[in-house]
Amino acid sequence: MDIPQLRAQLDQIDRDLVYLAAERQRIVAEIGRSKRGTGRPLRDFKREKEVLDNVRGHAREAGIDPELAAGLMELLIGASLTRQEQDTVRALSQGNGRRALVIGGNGRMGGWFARFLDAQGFAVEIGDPTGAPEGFARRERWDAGPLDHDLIVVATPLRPAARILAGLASHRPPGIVFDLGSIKTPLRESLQALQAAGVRTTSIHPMFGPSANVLAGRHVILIDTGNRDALEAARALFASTTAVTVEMDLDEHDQMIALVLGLSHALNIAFTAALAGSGVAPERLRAVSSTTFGAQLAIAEGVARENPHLYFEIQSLNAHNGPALTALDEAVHTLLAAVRSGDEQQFVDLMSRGRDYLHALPE
Ligand SMILES: O=C(O)C(=O)C[C@]1(C(=O)O)C=C[C@@H](O)C=C1
Repeated sequence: MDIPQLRAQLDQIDRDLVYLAAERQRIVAEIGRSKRGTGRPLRDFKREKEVLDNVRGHAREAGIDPELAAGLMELLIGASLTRQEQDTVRALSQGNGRRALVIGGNGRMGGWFARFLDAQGFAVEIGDPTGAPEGFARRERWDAGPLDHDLIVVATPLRPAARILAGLASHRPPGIVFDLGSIKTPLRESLQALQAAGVRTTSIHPMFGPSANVLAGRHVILIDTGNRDALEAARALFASTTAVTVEMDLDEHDQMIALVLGLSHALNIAFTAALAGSGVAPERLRAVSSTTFGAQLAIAEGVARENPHLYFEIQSLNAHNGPALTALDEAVHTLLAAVRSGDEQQFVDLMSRGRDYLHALPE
């Protein structure tokens, strides 16, 4: 057989694969409907493991790499979760005609939240001087009209968010109010003012970016600012998704975020800056990429694409960032000192400290 004939065979196989994937998606949607009917959670980790183990077994029988089969299945399971979650959010339609105002809804995360609420049946209005995502009603100023919505979400950068939350405290809206800020300390006073004004207030932090279309394995932090009903109402918005909600107080949030966002961003920003200063073109580096470098570069590329102003806020407005960045600075200096002085033991100790720390974590 010549190459065109072989390629024609491949074309047929690829078509079959796509149709089989579509058939799988159809069955998955049916499973999703059934789970909704019986109140079972969408995600079933045990079943996912079974599916992956099964295909690894088939791959071994068929003489192909089990990880190729497992990789394909992981993509398909991801697509299943997206499909089931989107169907469920629509079907359970939390909104039922309730109204929401998303202040800063023309921003990337604000737009994500507006669409998320819209999918749940909320009538969403955007309060944003810069515009609104297509199809949404908009007011230019957030306070240029009644504030009688069931839900008001503040999705602006942190400094305006503190001002707007304080402004909302003086308007005393009847609905539930929460922000989506990445750092909470700068919002503390305004959140307290809302609480003192009797506004049903909470504060949340979705631990994902605006490109997330499936919330499987994602976390949403909920912060109790003194009103359990408001917190539970915010939690209920995620009940039809596969996101996991985690509760903590305001201080703990910022302490954790100093490590989870602050430290990991700083490391990646420094990594990319060091590469940029190396004089070696990225294509050249990609061409000799190792496993670690490839994985690290993929993360650094994601960080480099993010909004630098938001990332500056995450670094500069969190009072807890100092110790995390100092520890990073010290670790780099220890590493440098060990390498420059040829002190192997110091280097080994540094690595061992990290390994012992990670291994002490529960599985
Ligand atoms: O078997 C199920 O319960 C499904 O919903 C299907 C499926 C899959 O794609 O195989 C998807 C999500 C679950 O977490 C487990 C498995």
